[in-house]
Amino acid sequence: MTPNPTLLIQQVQITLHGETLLAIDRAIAPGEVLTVMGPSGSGKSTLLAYLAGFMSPVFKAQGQVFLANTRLDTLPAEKRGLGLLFQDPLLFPHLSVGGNLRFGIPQRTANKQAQLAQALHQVGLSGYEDRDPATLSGGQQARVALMRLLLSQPRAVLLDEPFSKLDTALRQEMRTLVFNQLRDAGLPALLVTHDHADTKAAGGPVIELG
Ligand SMILES: Nc1ncnc2c1ncn2[C@@H]1O[C@H](COP(=O)(O)OP(=O)(O)OP(=O)(O)O)[C@@H](O)[C@H]1O
Repeated sequence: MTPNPTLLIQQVQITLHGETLLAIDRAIAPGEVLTVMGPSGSGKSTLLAYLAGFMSPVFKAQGQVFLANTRLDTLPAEKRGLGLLFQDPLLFPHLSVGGNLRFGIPQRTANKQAQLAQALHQVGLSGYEDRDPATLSGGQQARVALMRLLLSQPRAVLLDEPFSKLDTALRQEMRTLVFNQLRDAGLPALLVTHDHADTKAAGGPVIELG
């Protein structure tokens, strides 16, 4: 198996109307979560959009991003191999839980059904395969979104305030689940958040923008 790559953000500088919005030069090791904090408007969402490949053309970027030997910043979004987790689970409403999970599994994968069953079991949702996502609680939907992300076999993960819409009790449970899963999968991850409890749970280095 190919070893997991480091996500290398090399001397990246993003400007808006000729002014520097942010500058970042960091390596994120496999299994590490780099947390990015900063006030509103400091460029957190822009940084995620830049890494994911859908930054608005009003911004200009310099620098390079690598995953192992692959240069990412020149690839189209769908070829970057990144997994994204947002505030909302963004499950497909017209697909069952199983359909949502199957959507994440690459074509080439053998034993898709076994992987799906294992994913559901891992997050305590065995028996939920045929359920309509709208009939699940917010926490259950968040767990399906996490497993869909992991089943898609990303090479690195971007997290945009993924716990902010969950209620307090559930939030801590999801933090533990998400960060344990990312660590076990050995994926480099970048987390954008306003919440210091997220940062603490992520357990990795922190940078402040702005
Ligand atoms: N499409 C756009 N066109 C012009 N300016 C934009 C655009 N999108 C964002 N901006 C500006 O770029 C700056 C950075 O915005 P960004 O959304 O990245 O900040 P943020 O740190 O994610 O903020 P928040 O915490 O409020 O989500 C802000 O000044 C914002 O007004």
